[in-house]
Amino acid sequence: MTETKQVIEQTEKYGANNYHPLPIVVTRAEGIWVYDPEGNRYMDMLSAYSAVNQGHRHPKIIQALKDQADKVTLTSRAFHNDQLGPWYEKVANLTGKDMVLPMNTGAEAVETALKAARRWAYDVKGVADNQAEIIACVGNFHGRTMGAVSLSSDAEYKRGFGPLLPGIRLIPYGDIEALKNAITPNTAAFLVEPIQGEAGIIIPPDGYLKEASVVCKEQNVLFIADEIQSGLGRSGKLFACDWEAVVPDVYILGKALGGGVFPISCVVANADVLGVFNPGSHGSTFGGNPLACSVSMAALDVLIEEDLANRSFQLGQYFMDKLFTIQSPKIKEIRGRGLFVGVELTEPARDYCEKLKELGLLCKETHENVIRFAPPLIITEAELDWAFERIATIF
Ligand SMILES: Cc1ncc(COP(=O)(O)O)c(CNc2cccc(C(=O)O)c2)c1O
Repeated sequence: MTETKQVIEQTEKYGANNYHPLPIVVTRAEGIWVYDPEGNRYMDMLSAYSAVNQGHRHPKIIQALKDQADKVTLTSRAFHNDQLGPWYEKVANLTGKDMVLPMNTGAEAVETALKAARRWAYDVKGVADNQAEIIACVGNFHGRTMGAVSLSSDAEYKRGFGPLLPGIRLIPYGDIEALKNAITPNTAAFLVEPIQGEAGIIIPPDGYLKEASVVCKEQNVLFIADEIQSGLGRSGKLFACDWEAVVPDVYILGKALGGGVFPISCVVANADVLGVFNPGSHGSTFGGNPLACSVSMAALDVLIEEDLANRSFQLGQYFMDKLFTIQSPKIKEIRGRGLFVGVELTEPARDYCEKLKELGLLCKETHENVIRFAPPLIITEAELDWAFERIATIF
């Protein structure tokens, strides 16, 4: 029996069955490539759902991890550490905001943003206690914690987890009139992915984000952009909101914020929003730990120094132009921004992902019929050609 089979058997024996992974074991990774125990090489076209934008084990990020690991890794927030301040400044400068709250996972940052929005509604907007409402979009994915799944329109994400969070209104994604009609005097915030990832790389109509931000401004509603998957270069801009020159009231960041090396997430806003938190009102044991902050600073340096957002823009266009040449009745639509590409099929995409795996290309279906291609942003044209040959083969 191969080591791959042994590992999968062991995983299936003890692990909760909350995932349906492809039958491949990754034992080593470098750049855009991952390797299985038998030495087979695969191109990673998923990037851990855009947490590995900088490529697997980027040397500069790994070095930051090693250097910091030899100094101090965790202090708790009972004390200061020497990495948090510089990290705060880097994130504040990157986003143009003046306050940052560090967490660890994307969902934790989403929960933090929901708490900030509700408290802002009561303390700043003057909404009556316990009446604050959050507007979110059908098809959203904001994480797996109770607040995040309460926002979801997907029954399976919520089944058996009730009672869920009250005060949530769902509207169709991309529909500005629906947003206008959903806003009430009790609305705290509109939470939106500038590009919906898990829904299948859904790009909103041109001007939607801009119009939504204007409506929110007019109605004194916080515009919160969940850029956990779409942000940090993935869409071909630093933030997907940049495609419409929209600066949200609140950014939620995660995934590639840690360069695929260490979990770190955050909520970024101005003091009028994040100032609602006072000591004892929110926190996290690992939030803002020096190891995460050191790794994240290196991850952000790589993002900027290697101009990864622009690479994503240029190479995304190059890749999609090649994909558009594929003539297949199985392909319903090809869409994307930068190296955030979805190929919607007329049938379930799982088999196509399995076939691509056999050809050495790793990707994952999302929402049944969509294959998501989201390679690390360090990929080259030649490597995209390699991927294209295999994609063309299966169609
Ligand atoms: C837009 C968005 N917001 C929030 C989250 C939650 O982040 P965390 O997973 O770090 O809590 C995501 C995560 N995105 C995502 C995509 C696909 C699978 C999975 C998975 O939970 O295995 C997660 C995301 O894509």
